[in-house]
Amino acid sequence: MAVLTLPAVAKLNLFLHIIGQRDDGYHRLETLFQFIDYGDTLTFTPQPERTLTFTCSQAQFATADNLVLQAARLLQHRFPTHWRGVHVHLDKRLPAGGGLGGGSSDAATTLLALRHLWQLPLSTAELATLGLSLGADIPVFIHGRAAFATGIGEILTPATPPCPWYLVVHPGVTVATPTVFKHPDLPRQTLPLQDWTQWQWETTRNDCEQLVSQLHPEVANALAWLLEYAPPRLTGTGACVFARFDSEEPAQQALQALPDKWQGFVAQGLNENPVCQHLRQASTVNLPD
Ligand SMILES: C[C@@](CO)(OP(=O)(O)O)[C@H](O)COP(=O)(O)OP(=O)(O)OC[C@H]1O[C@@H](n2ccc(N)nc2=O)[C@H](O)[C@@H]1O
Ligand SMILES: Nc1ncnc2c1ncn2[C@@H]1O[C@H](COP(=O)(O)OP(=O)(O)O)[C@@H](O)[C@H]1O
Repeated sequence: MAVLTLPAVAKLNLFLHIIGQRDDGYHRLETLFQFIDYGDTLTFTPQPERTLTFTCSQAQFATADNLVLQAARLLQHRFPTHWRGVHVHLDKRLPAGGGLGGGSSDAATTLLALRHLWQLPLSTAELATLGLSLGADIPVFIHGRAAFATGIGEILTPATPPCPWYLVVHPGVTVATPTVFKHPDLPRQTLPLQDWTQWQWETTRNDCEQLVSQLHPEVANALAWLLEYAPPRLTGTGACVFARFDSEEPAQQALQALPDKWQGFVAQGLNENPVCQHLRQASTVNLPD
């Protein structure tokens, strides 16, 4: 089999409402996921020996608990006779703990790639359920469609929001998702939307934004800076914030003015995870739906 090079793009939460909490502590959400054309890249190189190895462009991610390795091991243990030797290399561009779902996307691309390479008899729904055991955001990347999500983010209804250009700003701090969800000041009682298909930017929000801005003043500063250009919002539990633009040029102009202390990039919204298209092209076998 040939070397497989695949994207692991980021997601944005266009809005994120917390509508309650389950008995196990997980929060019940209503959120709209959209992908953006910016992210990491994974390369899968088949090996003659039956070994599973992993490297990363950033040394701090080349650890045994990386989600890429966890995803691969999950399939290795589930299919002890199917798995074959592979070396996985992660070219990391997305900031960790940024609310961009980078780790989840890396794991989802790994699950999809290894299903393809090892020709595993797993449907996409089964693969998403396996992915859910590693992280609440993984199913949306596996199903590969922009989606309105309920439950803890795993009950997905495909959506086709507009695909504007985004300026995404990373304010240089890392937000740990569990810290936000454990915080007593997090609002947890937003009313469910009556009809999510009628969602509008103005009538939705990110329920984590105020708390994360208080915990991390640089997030508040980045939101205030973006507001000069377009209405900003936090993605996920942060730390990244973003604003929408009708075309690329004004987004790039705003990026030029970004203070040096922050990182940022411009990307377009996508309603399909590009890894799915890559795998359709690479596929010589029919995979189950
Ligand atoms: C809330 C979101 C929105 O996209 O935030 P980001 O992580 O993207 O910022 C995600 O669903 C996060 O998904 P993910 O980052 O995979 O979280 P997980 O590893 O499953 O959970 C980390 C911890 O967050 C808490 N958690 C997570 C999801 C959820 N709906 N309720 C929770 O209370 C739990 O305490 C859990 O132990
Ligand atoms: N491949 C990976 N990329 C990024 N983070 C990873 C990866 N594997 C494990 N992690 C861990 O997962 C955590 C969440 O990462 P990430 O998904 O990028 O952030 P977020 O959930 O805020 O979008 C990080 O703290 C990091 O230590």
